[in-house]
Amino acid sequence: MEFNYGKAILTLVWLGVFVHLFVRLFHDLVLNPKRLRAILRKQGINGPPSTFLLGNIREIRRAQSSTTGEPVETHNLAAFLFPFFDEWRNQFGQVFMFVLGNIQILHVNEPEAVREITTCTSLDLGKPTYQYKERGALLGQGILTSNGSVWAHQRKILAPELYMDKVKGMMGLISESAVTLLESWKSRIAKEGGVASIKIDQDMRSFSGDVISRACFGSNFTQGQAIFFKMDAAYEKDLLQMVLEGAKNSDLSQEETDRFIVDNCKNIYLAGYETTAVSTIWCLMLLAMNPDWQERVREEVVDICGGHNPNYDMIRKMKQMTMVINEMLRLYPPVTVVSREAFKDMRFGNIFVPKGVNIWTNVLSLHTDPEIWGPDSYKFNPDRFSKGITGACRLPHLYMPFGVGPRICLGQNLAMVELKMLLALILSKFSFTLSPNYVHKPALRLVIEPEYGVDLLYKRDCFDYACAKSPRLPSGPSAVSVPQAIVTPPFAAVAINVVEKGRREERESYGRV
Ligand code: HEM
Repeated sequence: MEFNYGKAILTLVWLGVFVHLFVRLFHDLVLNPKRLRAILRKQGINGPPSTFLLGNIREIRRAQSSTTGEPVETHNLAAFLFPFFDEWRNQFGQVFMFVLGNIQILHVNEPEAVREITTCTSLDLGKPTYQYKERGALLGQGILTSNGSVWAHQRKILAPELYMDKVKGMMGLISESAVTLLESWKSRIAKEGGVASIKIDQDMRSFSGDVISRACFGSNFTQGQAIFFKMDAAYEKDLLQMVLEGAKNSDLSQEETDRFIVDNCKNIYLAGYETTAVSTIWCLMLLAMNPDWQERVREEVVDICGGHNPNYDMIRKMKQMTMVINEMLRLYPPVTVVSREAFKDMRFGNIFVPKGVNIWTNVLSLHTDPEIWGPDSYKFNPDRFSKGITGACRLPHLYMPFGVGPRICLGQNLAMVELKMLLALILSKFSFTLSPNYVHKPALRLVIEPEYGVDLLYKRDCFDYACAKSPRLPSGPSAVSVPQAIVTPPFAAVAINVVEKGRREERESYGRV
């Protein structure tokens, strides 16, 4: 019988590949996790026992499903959405470890360590690799999930476009989008005889999507779509154009340039769309639940605006409004956990974090901890912010709805202006209460959102001077609805469609931490 060398070599190659894969898997799934846990345990950091492959996923699911049946009575969302964290914190303290699959996570809510982690500027601490792996198809290599010099380059290009000076220039667009929405509610209320029950969720999402696509990607629409090819034009640049220039000025191939542009449009849209939409939804729900605060903020708006659409100076003066928004962001922060990964061995205070460990700071429980906020920490009480954030709690650096440090939210100015503008216009035109259909059940998806939506009963009232004289808003051409397909330039439109589709799929499949 002749020896078949070809077959033997092939078998050896396959055997080599198999052994290599086996060793790699054994290292990733067994040896490395064990080593990381041993290093943490040596420092006195403990956590629940975990199982092979799943880690603590089963316990988390079990704890979550045991709380999902009942509507929530209070604003203590941490106990409802993260019951397992409460249990582990009671058992192991503010710093403990747990495992998701083979990802080793260090939960850190100890105030000094949180300060060091959130303000760490080293590029060796970044967004967890699993986020890029999970959401790569949706987000590509944009600013949200990228790290190192790629992230730094994107941040440098994008950040100045969302400074307050630029946001001031977006106010006209924001009020146009708000007025369009209010006009549609006005006709609904008229049609339904003076009071209409409106499920606000979709409307808030349309508003937020409209603002972001127009404010960030469409301010040059009037100059025509030629902006995509005329990079050196002298007119005012918008964020999309800065992304285009950023791509052009870096050493990228044509394919990489296209990817850079589309990825960053998707990232900005995703980061700003859902977060702002749910913030307006929760604000309106809280104002409907607390008619005294609805009245207080309305009085302030009417006093300051005197019947005009708010401008920047007016918005800046709205103190009661700011207090309500701060309190909403404390109790219902859209981003519940700030997560990082150590890309090399690092130290934060007394904690040594080995390379590969993920660090989670649990924003939701920091925002409601009675030790930090006092005995009424689960109550809606905007008055606590009457002397600003520093006056509201013992450790102000632990209030972080927009994150802290080098990766702090780029869009916080835009988000605050958007929220204030929309709320001010709604409050000056309508009064509203919770509909009897409303069930209070916050759910954790990409952000915290109301499981069954928010139904409000709206009544059109004329609270402002202009309204008393004329039933129309004093707003020139702004009431004209501008279809999104027209105002959104092609690159952004592609990005938005991809994000919308991905978001729908993710919302359907979500139900986990
Ligand atoms: C109420 C609304 C919003 C909330 C609560 C919010 C919250 C956050 C938080 C907590 C982070 C930091 C996450 C971390 O440290 O890991 C973040 C990052 C970011 N946000 Fe927002 N955001 C909001 C609106 C917006 C808007 C309107 C935009 C854009 C127009 C935006 C763009 C971004 C971007 C680009 C980042 C990534 C920054 C980086 O990694 O360097 N956000 N946001």
